[in-house]
Amino acid sequence: MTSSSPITIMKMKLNHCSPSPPYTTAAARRLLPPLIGHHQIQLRSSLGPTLHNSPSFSARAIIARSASSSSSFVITAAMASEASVKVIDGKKVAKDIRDEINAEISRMKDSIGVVPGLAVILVGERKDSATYVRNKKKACETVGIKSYEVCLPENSTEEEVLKYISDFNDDPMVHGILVQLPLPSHMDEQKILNAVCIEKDVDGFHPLNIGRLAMRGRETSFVPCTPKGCIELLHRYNVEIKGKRAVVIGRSNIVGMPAALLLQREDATVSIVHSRTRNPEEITRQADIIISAVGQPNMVRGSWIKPGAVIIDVGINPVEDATNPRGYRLVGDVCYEEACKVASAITPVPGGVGPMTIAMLLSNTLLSAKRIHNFK
Ligand SMILES: NC(=O)C1=CN([C@@H]2O[C@H](COP(=O)(O)OP(=O)(O)OC[C@H]3O[C@@H](n4cnc5c(N)ncnc54)[C@H](OP(=O)(O)O)[C@@H]3O)[C@@H](O)[C@H]2O)C=CC1
Ligand SMILES: Nc1nc(=O)c2c([nH]1)NC[C@@H]1CN(c3ccc(C(=O)N[C@@H](CCC(=O)O)C(=O)O)cc3)C=[N+]21
Repeated sequence: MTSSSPITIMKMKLNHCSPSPPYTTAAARRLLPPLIGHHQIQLRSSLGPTLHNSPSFSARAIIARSASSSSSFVITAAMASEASVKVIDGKKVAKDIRDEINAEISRMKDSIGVVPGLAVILVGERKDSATYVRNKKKACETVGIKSYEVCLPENSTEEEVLKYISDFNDDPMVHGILVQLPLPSHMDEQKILNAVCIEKDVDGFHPLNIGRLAMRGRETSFVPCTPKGCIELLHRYNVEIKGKRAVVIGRSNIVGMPAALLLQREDATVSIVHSRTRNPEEITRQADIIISAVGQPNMVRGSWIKPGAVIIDVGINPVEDATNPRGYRLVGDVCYEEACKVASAITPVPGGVGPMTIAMLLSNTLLSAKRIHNFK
């Protein structure tokens, strides 16, 4: 988790990524109409042999050359087009999920009279954290989850936070507890996250819940919301994960590491790129699926992407923008303009993974209430 606020990390003035490598535009110009229907994404480059052998596809196949290697990938024309890139609409999917949750909550309320409750603990005055908490509260209201909020000053003690957690652990109206991160630096994050009882750990940050995720044959308890949202997007857009090469950039406890575990559970072959990785570009270029959770604006350039890859951009990076009333705008870790010319599908920032994180939090809270009350 980055510890600085969006305002303080606005060092870079980036209006767009710098010019893309020539191979992308050249390939993109000679394009045929899209082959991919709504919510239907095929990973392109891995389709090579199939496309060669298939008469219906061969006429539409073109060869695109990777930027820095001489190996060529067979891709469909549609797949190399900026116009044909599928924008994975996290905002829309999150809305659909909220509607589903809303219906389930009404069913539960009508049948056993239980309303799920989510407690959120916010310590300190970070603007971005306050915004996230406000958004979570709003989202709870839209689906019928009762939210309980505690806002503590920056100089609160660990004991005060632990006392609130303990009270929420014992409160039968509360089914989920979330401690907004990052916590002030004088607090022991591990100690605080460990205090949330695992039955109410809707963030999925308790070591026991992470442990279950990591072990084969174990059922998961609560899956961390952001990685769960990434996988849900891949599922809802029919992206095949099994047998594919995936690269996760970033290995944080809350995003990168659990995202890699989840992809592996889905039978992808997973590589993890982090700040000490040599040749991140080369490794990333092998991936059919890229999940990037780094916190570096526009780090992943077009040349890092295998033609046809599917990109899930978790990064949320504020960059200075005088034309925006807020003075800044949000961009991802992936250079969107370049990526659109190479990838088959991509999540935008904003409007991609962010809304899904909140939807998954609501989903985990409903799941918790159902488990606690044994409601099927
Ligand atoms: N959309 C959403 O819902 C959410 C978005 N986010 C966003 O996702 C991003 C990542 O968040 P989070 O995981 O909490 O961040 P962290 O700072 O905890 O982790 C960043 C990870 O990126 C790696 N990294 C840093 N620099 C590089 C580099 N140059 N090359 C390769 N890897 C690098 C780090 O490596 P190392 O381990 O070696 O230090 C680390 O593993 C942020 O932009 C954050 O705002 C976060 C949560 C939810
Ligand atoms: N205990 C804990 N759990 C978290 O899940 C958690 C956390 N702490 N600390 C901070 C990060 C970050 N995070 C986001 C959630 C939603 C958006 C989101 O909805 N973003 C909008 C944009 C919002 C805007 O415009 O400001 C979007 O991407 O479309 C972003 C980031 C959850 N986190």
